[in-house]
Amino acid sequence: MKQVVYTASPESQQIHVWQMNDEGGLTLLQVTDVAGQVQPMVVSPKRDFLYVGVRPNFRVLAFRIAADGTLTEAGQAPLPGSPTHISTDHQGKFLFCGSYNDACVSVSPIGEDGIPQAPLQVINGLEGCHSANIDNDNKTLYVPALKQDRICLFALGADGQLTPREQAQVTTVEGAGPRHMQFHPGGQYAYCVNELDSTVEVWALNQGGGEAESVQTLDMMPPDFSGTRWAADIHLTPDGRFLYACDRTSSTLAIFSVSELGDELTLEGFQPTETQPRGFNIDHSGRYLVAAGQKSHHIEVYAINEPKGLLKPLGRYAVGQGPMWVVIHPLQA
Ligand SMILES: O=C1O[C@H](COP(=O)(O)O)[C@@H](O)[C@H](O)[C@H]1O
Repeated sequence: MKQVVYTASPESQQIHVWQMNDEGGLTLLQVTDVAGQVQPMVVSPKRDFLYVGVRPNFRVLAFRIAADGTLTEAGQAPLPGSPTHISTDHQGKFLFCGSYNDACVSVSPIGEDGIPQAPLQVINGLEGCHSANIDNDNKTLYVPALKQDRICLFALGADGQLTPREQAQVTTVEGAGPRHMQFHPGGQYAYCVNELDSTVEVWALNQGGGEAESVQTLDMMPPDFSGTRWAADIHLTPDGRFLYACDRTSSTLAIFSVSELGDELTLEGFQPTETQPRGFNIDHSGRYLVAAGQKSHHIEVYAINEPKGLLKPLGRYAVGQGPMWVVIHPLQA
């Protein structure tokens, strides 16, 4: 499988485009200079655009993805706040943006041409809004508000309007700070990394009804750790068997195996990684993990090994300054 890795480096205002070979090796294809600090990124469901949030002039940029994975800027649209996280619904009709500093989530329509437009809805009052996560059946948007220790549940309408679900929110323990989420392929469970107490929480979902219930919370720190906990990102292998979460103070990746149903995690080990890993991702074959060091200005590729999902370092590469977001895109065969 041919794949391309995109890394966003806001301090040098660059997106690096890397070709990934079958053995997990990377070759630099392109460095795109961007007018602004590039942060969250997501590939459209049709895999023809990379959407990138920039600041201080809050906008989403749309880059057309060529057959070899290289990028050409094709359009842009305003955003209502500093983009902390962007995502789309599974049909590629709407783009969601969560803003931590501006405490809001927004919905922007995506035109037939693939270019996002101005927001059609902005929901305020979400203190520390850190991400917007659509469930597998494209019906419920889960929005963690980190500073309020809650995850808000919104129904997504056909017109893109968000309406609070009957169960409008679920809460974590005080001071947990819910941040980023992943959904099990079966759709019955989601996993949330809590930034402030560095835990991973398993949520049982009632997909049709848009409800959630906490069923397991696991510490993700090495037992001898005594510093300030500062978790960031979370990702699941495509087959749902292994889950990873990173902590920035300790610069570690915690490794979990996932039960077949998705309801139970087992901590398998820890992998020391690049300094201050704020973003990482997993390739589409589920064989490689790529982590970015916000303070090392490098990315590192790991092989995901059976039977426990432990990681083996394969190679590290210099990128731009302050890399903090990683997206992996499979090229058409
Ligand atoms: O990782 C973090 O994210 C928030 C928001 O980040 P921003 O890039 O959208 O400004 C940040 O303020 C918080 O301190 C940090 O832990």
